[in-house]
Amino acid sequence: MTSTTAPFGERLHAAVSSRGPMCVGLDPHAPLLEAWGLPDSPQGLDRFAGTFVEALAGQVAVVKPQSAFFERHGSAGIAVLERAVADLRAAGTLVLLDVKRGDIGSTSQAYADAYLDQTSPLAVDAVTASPFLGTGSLDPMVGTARRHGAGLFVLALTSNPEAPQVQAARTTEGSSVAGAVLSWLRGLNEGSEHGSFGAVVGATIGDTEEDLAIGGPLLVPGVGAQGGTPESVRRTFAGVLPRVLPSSSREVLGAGPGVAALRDAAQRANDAFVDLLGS
Ligand SMILES: O=C(O)c1cc(=O)[nH]c(=O)n1[C@@H]1O[C@H](COP(=O)(O)O)[C@@H](O)[C@H]1O
Repeated sequence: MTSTTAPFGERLHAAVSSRGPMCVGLDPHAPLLEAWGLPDSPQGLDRFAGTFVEALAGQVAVVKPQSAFFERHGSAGIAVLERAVADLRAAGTLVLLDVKRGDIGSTSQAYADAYLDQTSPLAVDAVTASPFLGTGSLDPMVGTARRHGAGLFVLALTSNPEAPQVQAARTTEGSSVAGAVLSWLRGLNEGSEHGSFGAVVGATIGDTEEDLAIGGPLLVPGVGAQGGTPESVRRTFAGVLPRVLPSSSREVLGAGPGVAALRDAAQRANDAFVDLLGS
């Protein structure tokens, strides 16, 4: 089935233009459930997700549920995720599901069917994907995303300290692994003003010699709990700031469980980046 929805990159651009760039992560860690006075169970998870939806649906441009925190509760956790995704999307907030999928082509197609085909029960606007089986292994996800107006965010320069071991390694063509991923994305976005194929580049990576101008969005996690700040983002992403989607989970979620406090924390985080990206 082919969608008549506008391409993800255009929908993202419109959402960020009206609500600001902040992507708020929905990461219901066990310690956060406890801090919110909730049990570490599907019931606790359901209340956590319900509060998140009440506070942020229709308020921020993009949210990023981390699938692992739902998967650890089994099928009941996935049911909570499905409901939260549907409620957030119904309110006009884009959902980027953090699943970091990637496999041989035939299995990549099944992941694409699960998340990017808009007839799927777990359809979202975009997913995170891992390119380490080779960028071409993600082609089925690219094709399905194009047909359904969905997007991909592919790991390039991640925020964790172990990342350079693989991402800074040299390919047989001489570029770094990260550089090869970025240049593949640039090719996918060619011809679109607001490409739908993004890269994941951490807020904590410091200076980089890689060319971050890929013609598509840059998901920038690591803001807050991992030490990334508006200032570090300004330095690392100079020249591509309008493409940046800063992402923060624990720092914002720590303001809960009050709905108003959670909404305020997201708004404050967003405001810091609206100023930065607008300057
Ligand atoms: O793909 C991601 O979102 C991601 C990539 C990366 O390089 N670093 C990173 O922290 N993430 C995710 O971003 C979120 C960060 O959460 P906080 O550190 O609590 O803001 C987690 O869900 C991570 O899985």
